[in-house]
Order: sequence, then C-alpha cells, then structure tokens
Amino acid sequence: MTKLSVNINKIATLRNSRGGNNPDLVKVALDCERFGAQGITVHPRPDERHIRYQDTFDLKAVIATEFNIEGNCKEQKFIDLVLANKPAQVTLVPDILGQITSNHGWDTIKEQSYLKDMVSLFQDAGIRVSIFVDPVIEMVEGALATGTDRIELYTEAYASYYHKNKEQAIAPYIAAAKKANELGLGLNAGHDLDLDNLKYFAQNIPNLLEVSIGHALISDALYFGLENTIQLYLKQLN
Ligand SMILES: CC(=O)[C@@H](O)[C@H](O)COP(=O)(O)O
Ligand SMILES: NCC(=O)COP(=O)(O)O
Repeated sequence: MTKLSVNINKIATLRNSRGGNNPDLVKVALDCERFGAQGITVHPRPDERHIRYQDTFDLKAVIATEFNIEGNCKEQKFIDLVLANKPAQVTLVPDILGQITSNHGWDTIKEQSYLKDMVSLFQDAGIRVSIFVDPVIEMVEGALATGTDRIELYTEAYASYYHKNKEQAIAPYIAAAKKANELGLGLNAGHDLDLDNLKYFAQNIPNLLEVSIGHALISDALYFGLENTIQLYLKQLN
C-alpha cells in the first residue's frame, strides 16, 4: 500500500498572506488525517515564507499519523529543528537559498561523505531518513552508500512529460525504483503529482511506500473540498 502524506505548505502560504491564523494550519493537518491522509509533510524554508519553524512543534504535538519534515540540512537551523522535533521521517532536499521550489535531487556521489554524516546524525536520534534524488541509477546507488533508509524520487520530470508520452516519462522512474528495490532502499516520491498523473505512477512503480503531495491537492480542494479531494487521491493509490 502506498501512503498519502499531504504537504500543507500551501495552507501556511495562505495563512501568512494576512498575518493571522486563518486558515488554521494545525486544524487543517488534523482534518487531513481525519479525512484519510496517512501522513503530514512540511517543508520549512529559511525565509519561513510558508511553514514557520514554530509550526513544526505545534504540528508534532498533535499529529497521530506520520510526520515528515523536508528541507535543506546545509542549514544548521534545519538540523536543530528536526532534532528538536523528532519527526517520524526527515527528507533531505538539496535546496539553494531563495529557491522558489525544489528543483533537483542530491548528487549522492559527490556529496556522499557529507550525506553519510547527516544520515547517521538523524538516524542516531531515531528519525528515519529519506534522500531526495533524481531518477538516475547512479544516484540511487550513491544513496545506498550514505546509509539512508529511503529515497524520494523527484517526480517533476515525470509530471511535466506525462501528457506528452507517459511511457517515456515513467521509464527512468521504473528503472530507479527497481534499483532501489534490489538494493533494499525504501521508496517515496513527490513533486507535482496530481489527479491526472498519480494513478499511472503508483501502478507502475514497484513498492512505492509513500507519496507526498501538496500543490495540486490543495488546489483541487478549492473545487472539490478537502475531504473529497483526499478521498480522490487515495483512490488513485489503491
Ligand atoms: C521536496 C519537494 O518536492 C517539494 O515539492 C517541496 O516539498 C515543496 O516545497 P514548496 O511548497 O516550497 O514548493
Ligand atoms: N515531497 C514533495 C512534496 O511534499 C509535495 O510537492 P508538491 O505536490 O507541492 O509539488
């Protein structure tokens, strides 16, 4: 079964636009869980333009499903935040400062010894680690050498090519997933997954443990409502 983790960054974006507490991020997270989501994902960025560092503590205190914090471990503040929160999972993403959204995976070969240190730092604190990677065999193999528990395949390329040629769009992801399976690495995926492209992805990727979805899901909720939308996404996965 593939778990659905709802990324609630966009709820925080909306809240921050007026400076108050509407929509209430914690309430939305609890509602996502009540509506069937099996996890909550946040990706605090250094400028706190959506998720604020304090949000992670407020969420950790109440979330009953899997809490996944994504971010750039080259920021000491991010490391401290994750260690203080002890979420179920940390997803390490190689963002650069000021980036609009995540746009690449780790180079797990060049950054191998650095990632090794980061992975053991979080694992020693009892936190499962996932490393964000492009669907490239060498990067999957490099991830294994870091000691990570899982990888998260960066699905932007799949999503943007899906409507042109879905077989070609998914081919590198199937190869990367098979390699991860063979090496015993757990497999997550995310970025730009939506109601059009999710089913085909989930049906074709072997042993996909979890998808994290934010932008499209929250946008769909404007039309279908949050409860219906989460049910629609869950249906694509099963
Ligand atoms: C890691 C990843 O794939 C991103 O999708 C991210 O979690 C979303 O971040 P933003 O909401 O800041 O675009
Ligand atoms: N890890 C990917 C994620 O959390 C959500 O990405 P998106 O659906 O907002 O593109």
